[in-house]
Amino acid sequence: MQDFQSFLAPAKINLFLHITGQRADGYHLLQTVFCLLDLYDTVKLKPSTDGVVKRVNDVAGVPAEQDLCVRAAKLLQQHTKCPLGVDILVEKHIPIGGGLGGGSSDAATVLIALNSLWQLSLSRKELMSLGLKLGADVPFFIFGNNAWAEGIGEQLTEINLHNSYYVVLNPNIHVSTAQIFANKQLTKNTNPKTMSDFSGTAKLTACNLNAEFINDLEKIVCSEYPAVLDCLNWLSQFGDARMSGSGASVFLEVVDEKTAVDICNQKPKSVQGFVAKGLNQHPLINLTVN
Ligand SMILES: C[C@@](CO)(OP(=O)(O)O)[C@H](O)COP(=O)(O)OP(=O)(O)OC[C@H]1O[C@@H](n2ccc(N)nc2=O)[C@H](O)[C@@H]1O
Ligand SMILES: Nc1ncnc2c1ncn2[C@@H]1O[C@H](COP(=O)(O)OP(=O)(O)O)[C@@H](O)[C@H]1O
Repeated sequence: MQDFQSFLAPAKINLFLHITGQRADGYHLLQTVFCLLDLYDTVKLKPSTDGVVKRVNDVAGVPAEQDLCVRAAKLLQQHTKCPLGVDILVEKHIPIGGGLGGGSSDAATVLIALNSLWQLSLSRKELMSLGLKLGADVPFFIFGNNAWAEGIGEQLTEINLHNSYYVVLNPNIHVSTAQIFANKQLTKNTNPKTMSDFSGTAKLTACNLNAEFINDLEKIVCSEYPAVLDCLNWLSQFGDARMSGSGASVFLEVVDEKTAVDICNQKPKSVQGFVAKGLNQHPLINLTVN
């Protein structure tokens, strides 16, 4: 049998996040723009003939049976009745629980890569609907392009973004998405907008953000996690800083790498920080077909 093959799983940020309602099953309706970043986890896969899905390394804070990589491989195996197994090795670089979609992206990468390695020939659409069973963010990472998203994040339209740089800070804490969505103070009635409302400003400037499109979860996360507020306040001295997803990461968009590095070099020592560039496309986009 062949050796391990490596596949990239990129991070994302949410350029804004509006909560516009709630479904009968409790899931929240939202509008967001997902932007892929050149910060990656690496997922290494080695197909096996014994039918066993096995993670072969330890990932701090993520037991193997709860790992979205393992759950994605098992789901694909059940769905297709594939008799093959796989050894999985995950190298984490995306902060866990950071609102950067690391777990969802790992799962998407496993679905895309195993579809190819196990020669299953599922379409991108089929992989996206399987992915949705694992998490609301997973279909986006299979979609392949930056996207305007609606529904619970699964209704996706390609959006063109400037190739900006981002300073991303994470106060080394893990925010639970479920806990933030369950907060009674959360407003769920932001008026729905259109993609062209959002893109209007971006077309006129070199910036991807729009002042009227904010993150509705930001206030709640900042009140429950003062460390996120501190990060946001620190980064705001340089411009329009935002929180990504349900936190804990915050980001600032800048036009060039030097400015981003200069700001990042000044960050408080207690927080994790990095500079990332926005990607146009997912690195595995050519492994899936419509
Ligand atoms: C908020 C967002 C924005 O991109 O991202 P993150 O900050 O988590 O990365 C996503 O919508 C998160 O997607 P994902 O992380 O896949 O969430 P899931 O595992 O599906 O959901 C975790 C829990 O959050 C709540 N949830 C999630 C999504 C949604 N639209 N409404 C919800 O109410 C549900 O209670 C659910 O059980
Ligand atoms: N491969 C994985 N990488 C990161 N987190 C994972 C993974 N598998 C399962 N999880 C779980 O998913 C949750 C959310 O993690 P993550 O996707 O990193 O954050 P977020 O949803 O905030 O973007 C964590 O509680 C973590 O335990």
